[in-house]
Amino acid sequence: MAAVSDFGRLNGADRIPRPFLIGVAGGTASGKSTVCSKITQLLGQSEVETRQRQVVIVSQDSFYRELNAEEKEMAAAGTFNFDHPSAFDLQQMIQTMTLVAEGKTVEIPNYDYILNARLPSKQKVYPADVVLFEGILVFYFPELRDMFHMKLFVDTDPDTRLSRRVLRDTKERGRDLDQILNMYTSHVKPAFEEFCLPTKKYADVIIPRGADNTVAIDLIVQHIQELLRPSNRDTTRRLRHHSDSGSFASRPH
Ligand SMILES: Nc1ncnc2c1ncn2[C@@H]1O[C@H](COP(=O)(O)OP(=O)(O)O)[C@@H](O)[C@H]1O
Ligand SMILES: O=c1ccn([C@@H]2O[C@H](COP(=O)(O)O)[C@@H](O)[C@H]2O)c(=O)[nH]1
Repeated sequence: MAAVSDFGRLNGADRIPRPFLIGVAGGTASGKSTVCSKITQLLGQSEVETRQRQVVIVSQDSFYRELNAEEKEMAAAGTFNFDHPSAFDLQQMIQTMTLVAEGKTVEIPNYDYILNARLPSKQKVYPADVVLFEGILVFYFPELRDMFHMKLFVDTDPDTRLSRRVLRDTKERGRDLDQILNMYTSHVKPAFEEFCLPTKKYADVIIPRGADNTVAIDLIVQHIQELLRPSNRDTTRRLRHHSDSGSFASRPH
């Protein structure tokens, strides 16, 4: 596993004014959140107090839009399509991520999968050096996709994903087996094939087997550490500038 190296020195005046944005896409239960947590942990950030974190994770699920009464009934019955791009509040997602990219503090909704709705409480995301934005459709919307300096696609076998989704959704998301399987065959799988899988081509790095792939995760962590090392700051700024103008894609080398 990668050593933490001098990543921890990035703070105060040394902090990069605009964060390095990493998009993490992949099918449901592919391990996107787990991969992000591992990256954060390897960068020595899991024990750091929220406000001081140099690496933060934002979930696209926070931007599921509010549903109308009819849609709420469908969601409760397990027939609403949460895997279609129209299930997200694109405008809010872009506005918020634009502010994050500018290094601003933002408030994002807390989403509840049991209520299929946002909670009244919000979570604050403080400026950080690295922001990981994970979700099934983070590469689908061009305005969002173009914001990322690095794009990762977590590629896990569909049978493994379905079995993990069954276990997770029965335990954590208040669903029964019938509903999970019906939702999967009617919406989740077709939408994955139509909207998520075709975005794999935009990835700079594809991570087969998700969080089990310690070699890939280790290489990604080393790449981030290298880009953010104080001695490489000028190069990183230049790369980010080119990336902003669309001429640079961060690839492992
Ligand atoms: N490598 C793994 N081995 C076993 N279980 C895993 C692994 N990666 C993820 N999981 C489990 O699978 C479920 C989905 O993982 P998660 O990271 O939340 O996926 P995603 O964010 O892509 O939906 C979670 O319950 C998680 O603990
Ligand atoms: O209220 C909801 C909202 C979404 N879902 C499902 O969640 C996944 C996306 O989250 P992952 O963590 O990437 O699995 C998506 O496939 C939706 O079907 C839900 O079940 N309920």
